[in-house]
Amino acid sequence: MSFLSKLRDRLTRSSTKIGEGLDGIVDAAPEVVPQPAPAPSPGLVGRLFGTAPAAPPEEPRRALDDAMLEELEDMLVQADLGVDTALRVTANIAEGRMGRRVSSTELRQLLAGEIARIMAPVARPLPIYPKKPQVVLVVGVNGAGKTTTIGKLASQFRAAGKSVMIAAGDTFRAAAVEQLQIWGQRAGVPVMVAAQGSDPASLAFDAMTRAEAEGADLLMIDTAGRLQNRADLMEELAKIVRVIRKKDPTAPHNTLLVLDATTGQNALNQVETFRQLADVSGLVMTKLDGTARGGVLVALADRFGLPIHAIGVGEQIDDLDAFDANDFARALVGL
Ligand SMILES: Nc1nc2c(ncn2[C@@H]2O[C@H](COP(=O)(O)OP(=O)(O)OP(=O)(O)O)[C@@H](O)[C@H]2O)c(=O)[nH]1
Repeated sequence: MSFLSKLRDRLTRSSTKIGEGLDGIVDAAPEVVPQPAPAPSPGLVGRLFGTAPAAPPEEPRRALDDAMLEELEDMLVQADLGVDTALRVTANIAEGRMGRRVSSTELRQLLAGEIARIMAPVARPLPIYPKKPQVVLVVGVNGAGKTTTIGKLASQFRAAGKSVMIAAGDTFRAAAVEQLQIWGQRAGVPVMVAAQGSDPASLAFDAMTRAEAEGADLLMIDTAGRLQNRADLMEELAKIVRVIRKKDPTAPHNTLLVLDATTGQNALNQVETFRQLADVSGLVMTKLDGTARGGVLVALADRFGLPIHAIGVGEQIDDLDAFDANDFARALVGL
């Protein structure tokens, strides 16, 4: 199954919410009466046998007015686009169209167009640099999908002919390390681990040394998502960065923040927080399959303008792919 088909299939919780919302808005119009399409003039077969096929009824329409725009705005807020983005999208849809009678399908198309416009500038694959090893630091709260994302990216880069190495920098959680080892085995990628509770910065340094010695193209470093407090987490991330810069002053070349779509608006707070902790260079959003809150990705794009490198729609290796603004926008509204 292509990623686009998967995206359409698995974004249904979000797209159903939006689609039903739009249908409800159009149907709510007092004057809406579905018009039967005019009877077609019977063709030869119809004339001979009296069975001309009936045309499908025309879609209900509603005149675009302030009340309708308000409903649209509310619906978009409910769909996790956030107030600011919902306002902007609604205003753009209204422009030059007030009073025009629109159908739910037309609204979907207009909405997809606006969403794609917001997201196109941030749809950028993970940049690959000639630098060896390119160091990718992966940050995010526990459970966001960091481990899984590293596994999926590692196996995709591996399949593309790159040599990849992983450092299991969440040394606090044995389960996270084990999970990375499983992904590493599946992807045929070495995973460097350290004793439980040992210093992740020292593991990162060792991993840099080995990646340099072996001429690896990419080194992906997992990090812990939760420490006692924010200052601890900041100190730990800063230390990892300091240490790898001893080996390469330009590293890390990417700092990926992994976000879980099911957290909805909370993802916005996570971006704020992690931008203070680390020099976040791009986002990956996971678990778009399990939630009706996929609209949050639009809010993220609109608010922060950070590149969205990839999105995840399931737990399998090929359930993560580069982010495409148009595909996402159309899938999100159910087109
Ligand atoms: N449905 C779905 N599940 C996902 C996706 N990405 C990750 N998961 C699942 O989410 C759970 C957490 O993912 P992890 O990769 O372990 O998350 P983490 O951020 O590394 O978290 P810790 O290992 O707890 O630090 C796992 O059960 C994954 O299989 C996705 O795109 N869709």
